[in-house]
Amino acid sequence: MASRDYDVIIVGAGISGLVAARQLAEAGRSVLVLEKEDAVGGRQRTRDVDGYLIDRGFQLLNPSYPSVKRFVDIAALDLHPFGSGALVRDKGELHLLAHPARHPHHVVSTLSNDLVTAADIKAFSSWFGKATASAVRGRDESVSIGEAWDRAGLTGPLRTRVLEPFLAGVVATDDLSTSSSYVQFLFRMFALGRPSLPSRGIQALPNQMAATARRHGAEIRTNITVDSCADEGVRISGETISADHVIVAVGPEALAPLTGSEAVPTLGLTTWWFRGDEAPSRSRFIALDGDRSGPVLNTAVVSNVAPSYSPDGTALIQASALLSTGHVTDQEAADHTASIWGISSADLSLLARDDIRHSLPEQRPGTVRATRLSERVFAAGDHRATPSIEGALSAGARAASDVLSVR
Ligand SMILES: Cc1cc2nc3c(=O)[nH]c(=O)nc-3n(C[C@H](O)[C@H](O)[C@H](O)COP(=O)(O)OP(=O)(O)OC[C@H]3O[C@@H](n4cnc5c(N)ncnc54)[C@H](O)[C@@H]3O)c2cc1C
Repeated sequence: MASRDYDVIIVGAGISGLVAARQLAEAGRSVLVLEKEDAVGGRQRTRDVDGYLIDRGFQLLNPSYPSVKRFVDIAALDLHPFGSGALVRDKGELHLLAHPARHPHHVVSTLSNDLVTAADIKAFSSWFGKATASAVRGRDESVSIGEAWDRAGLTGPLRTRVLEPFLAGVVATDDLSTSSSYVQFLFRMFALGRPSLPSRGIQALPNQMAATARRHGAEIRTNITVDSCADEGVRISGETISADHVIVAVGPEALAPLTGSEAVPTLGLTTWWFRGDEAPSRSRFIALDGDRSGPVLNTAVVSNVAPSYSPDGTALIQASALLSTGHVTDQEAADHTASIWGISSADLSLLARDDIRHSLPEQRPGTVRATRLSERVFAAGDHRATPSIEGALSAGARAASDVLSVR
């Protein structure tokens, strides 16, 4: 093979590309990472707005994800965990449904409301047990979560007023089309670990991964847009940088234009960040609207969980909605957020709003997307695994090991 500029070029410095860079550099390969934005992170960016830490969309890191345990220095992120469970507004009142083992003092309140029925608990356990058994056998049962819950007889308020609004915020769709196996994996992770925020914002994760990759010898260049990728390398403004292998670790919407591969359908989310002089609640739990009386799916007083997100002890309150809801005005979002917390929207002032059209790739049952695109071009990114931090990291690590195993 003729001498090339690099052993491996990685396009995209989100966490998927960064974990691949680290693995390959650690194995002694010369690695160049090219990123079109002005900093690493991709979908995981954090900015300062009036001293508040504003993540680009509401994103939580679950420290129990296997790839997080493997590739991330979790202690260095100084994680602040949310409560395990949720507050649910139901017929005008807020009820707390908490994980009984983690929050034993909330067991009575968790069981003494109309949201948790014996029939629903039995049906939920039946679905979860079956799904766990099939996952252990390594099978994707290839049904949607809607169908799986129907089959299990999970039809009551636990599903319609708690699980459905909760899940919609996690998978960015409320049509229940997501793979049951993937949802089971998510719930297993929620049972094992507590979704958390790093004290310096979600971008602390890619920042840490970039520092680790650089320490192992990877070169990372920002503000460079790659125009196309092929077996001989990447093209940028008419020039080719050559490499033995290319890993395309771009987001789901960017892969097809760069490589000519099949387009990946994506789902969008909107997040609003409000400031309040006082917190509407001292709770560290996420709040859902079981009544589904407006566009907001979930809201949390983020500064109760991670006080470092606020500069001065005032409250930072997040609210998220599906982009597919159609255009939601800031006032509608504020009104609905305030009604979930039982306060006036006059107490909320808008700091920031992010409409993120390509938040997550769709994850329908049986989804398998190719990871080797041609002889020397491999794909990484969450869309090659699952729409999550776990998926992005595992896809990046897999692309690196695929490259290392090529003779
Ligand atoms: C609103 C929102 C909420 C989320 N919530 C959670 C959550 O709670 N928990 C969870 O686990 N996950 C969550 N996620 C998902 C998680 O953020 C992603 O799965 C993960 O960040 C994807 O990483 P990636 O490296 O695969 O892709 P990306 O982060 O998209 O990185 C791709 C990179 O490629 C770059 N790029 C694209 N085209 C080019 C080009 N031509 N040249 C050079 N560079 C290019 C991009 O600029 C980008 O930096 C959420 C995502 C969003 C948006």
